[in-house]
Parts: sequence; C-alpha cells; structure tokens
Amino acid sequence: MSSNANSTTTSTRSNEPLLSVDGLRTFIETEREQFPAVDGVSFSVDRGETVCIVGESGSGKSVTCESLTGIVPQPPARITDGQITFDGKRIDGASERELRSIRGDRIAHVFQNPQQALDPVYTVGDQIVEAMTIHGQRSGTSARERAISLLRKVGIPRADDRIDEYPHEFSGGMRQRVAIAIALAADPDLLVADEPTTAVDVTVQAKLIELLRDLTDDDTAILLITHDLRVVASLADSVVVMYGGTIVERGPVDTVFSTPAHPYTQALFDSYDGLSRRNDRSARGELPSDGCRFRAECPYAEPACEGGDQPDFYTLDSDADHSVSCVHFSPDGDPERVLDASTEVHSVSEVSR
Ligand SMILES: Nc1ncnc2c1ncn2[C@@H]1O[C@H](COP(=O)(O)OP(=O)(O)OP(=O)(O)O)[C@@H](O)[C@H]1O
Ligand code: NI
Repeated sequence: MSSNANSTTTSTRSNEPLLSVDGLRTFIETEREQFPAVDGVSFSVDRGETVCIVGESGSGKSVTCESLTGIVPQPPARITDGQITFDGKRIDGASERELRSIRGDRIAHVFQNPQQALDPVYTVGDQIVEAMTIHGQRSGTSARERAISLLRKVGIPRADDRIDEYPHEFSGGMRQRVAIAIALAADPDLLVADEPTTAVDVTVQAKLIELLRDLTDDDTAILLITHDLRVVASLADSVVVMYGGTIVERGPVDTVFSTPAHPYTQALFDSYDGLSRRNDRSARGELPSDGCRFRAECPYAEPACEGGDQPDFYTLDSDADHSVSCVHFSPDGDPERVLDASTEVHSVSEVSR
C-alpha cells in the first residue's frame, strides 16, 4: 500500500477492466417466492476506478455485489447466469476454496455493519495482522508496524496504543475504520463497500467519506453502494443505476449527473430522498418482470416498453461511455422527448456541496 503511488502507472498494466460482469442473474428462492433479484446485470470496473451503484431499496444492489465473490447466502440465493472476469480470469463458478482466496486478498468487502467483519475476542491489531498473513504477507514486528500504519491511514488516533484494544473499545465510526483497515490489510485490488456509512451518525459519515476519498486516490478500485447522491458526486468516477434487478443507466459521473437519461434516473435525481428510500417492492411482485421494469411508473411508457428482455442499451451522442436501457433512445426513438422533460440540469458540483 504505497501511499505515494502514482495511480497512472497501474493502468499501463492492462487495458482490460479489472472486473467485468456480463449478464449476471441471481434468483432468490424462498418458500413464498421465486424471483430474479438480479436479472441480467452487466458493468465493469477499471483498475483504480470508483464505481457507485445507486437505486431504490430492493433494486438488487447488494445481491449484485455479494454474487461477485459468492458471499450471497445460497440458499435463498441461486446464481444462475453470468460471466464474472476478474483481472483477466473467470471467477464465476469458481470453487468455494478459490473464492475464499480471492476474498480479502484481491477483492475485499466492507459492510454496512462493521461487526460483520470484526471478531470480538481478538484485538484489532491481531485481526489486521491475521488478514495480512493469511495472504502470505509479512509476519512479526514488521506486520505489527504495518498494522499500526494501516490504522493511522484510516484515521485512528494513537494507533500505536489502540492496536492492542478490542473492537468493543472503539466507537461505531472508529469500528468501521478498523473494518476498512482489515479490508485493506491484504492490499486488495478491489474494495466492495455496501453502504459503509449508513450505520453511523452524520458527522462520522462525513469523515468516513473523506477517508474513502483518500483511498480513491490510491490504486485500489472501489465498488460502492450508496443511497447518498452527494457521496456519488464526491467519490465516483462512474455510476451504475439499478431498478428492479436491472441496470437502467450507466456512465461517467459527470454525464450521468448533467444529462440523466433514463426516466427512472431523472426521477431519482429530482426527488432522491423520497424515491431512493422507498420500500422494497421487487420481492412483492409489484414490478413488471419483463421489458422495462420501470414502465408502470414511467411518464413516457408506450407499448414498445413491454415484453421480452429489458430494452437494449443505447449510448448517448455526447458520451459514448454513457448508456441507457430505454426504447426512447433507440435509433427509431425520440430521446429529445425524454431529455427535454428533464427540466433541472444536475451538475456534479451542485449536488456535491
Ligand atoms: N436473503 C434473502 N432472502 C430473501 N430475499 C432476499 C434476500 N436477500 C435479498 N433478497 C431480496 O432480493 C431483492 C434485492 O435485494 P438487495 O438486498 O440486493 O437490494 P438492495 O438494492 O441492496 O436494497 P437496499 O438499498 O435496501 O440495501 C429484494 O427484493 C430483497 O428483498
Ligand atoms: Ni443493499
């Protein structure tokens, strides 16, 4: 974890994305219901890139991220389709043993609740050293020194004392910092963080975001689930917008914020407090299960939005990396109809402060 690393050097290693996900489908099967919580999701994360996933509750963000390294509980989940390529190697269908070695070593997870990553009976130092040594890194005094420097890096004051304390001796925000330090201990290529700031109060949230922002200057790529569009604006390079188990729009943060194209993204940005926290509906079969999942709420819905797979992705003229799954953006569609109606223009700086 060289803090002064020049992040441009890694990109020369390979032009391939670090992670690419193609057609991921994960069913949830319980006694009561069976539905694809993730229904054909494709996106990629470049080396050192920060990608944020946004979308209302139940849209499949967590199941997507937990399917990558198989930590989604199976059952009730069942991953049925999709190619997941990490650092040039297919990892879908990998054995539990292979996945375990990828987790924490190459792809580390940080959860909403830091308790999930912490063991109450070991000191935080032991846990950080354990995370380093499992992955064949140093041992002995150099490991302890590195653990202290990791605690410093995540902003724990008096790290050389606190390294010998137990998780319960830390406040909620500090515990999440420790969890992040453990995740970073193996020097992962990708940090997957599922709403890591939600369980702490607002001032602590701001500090954790600052921490993540420092980390995004590093070579570590970050895949971050958040409900907070200000966090997206301040951290993300790219945004993935999910609705009803599908991705409806994805692209560089600037163009998605300045020209939200999918009617759902527009609605999300226009009243994001209300909409993004809306109750989980996908499990209750309230959304269409074919075509465009948003059509029942979409002011521009037409018969072409129904049936079959979700609409194809079309790129926007202004930015070839910005694509939207909406029939109105097809060559025969009339995208102006949708874009003109987006009266408010969202600039990244406007939302971020
Ligand atoms: N273990 C489980 N058992 C039953 N249903 C589940 C389970 N995990 C996820 N689901 C369902 O799968 C769907 C997608 O859930 P997921 O947790 O991925 O949503 P999310 O976008 O992360 O939502 P939130 O923003 O609330 O975290 C939801 O309908 C959810 O109820
Ligand atoms: Ni979630």
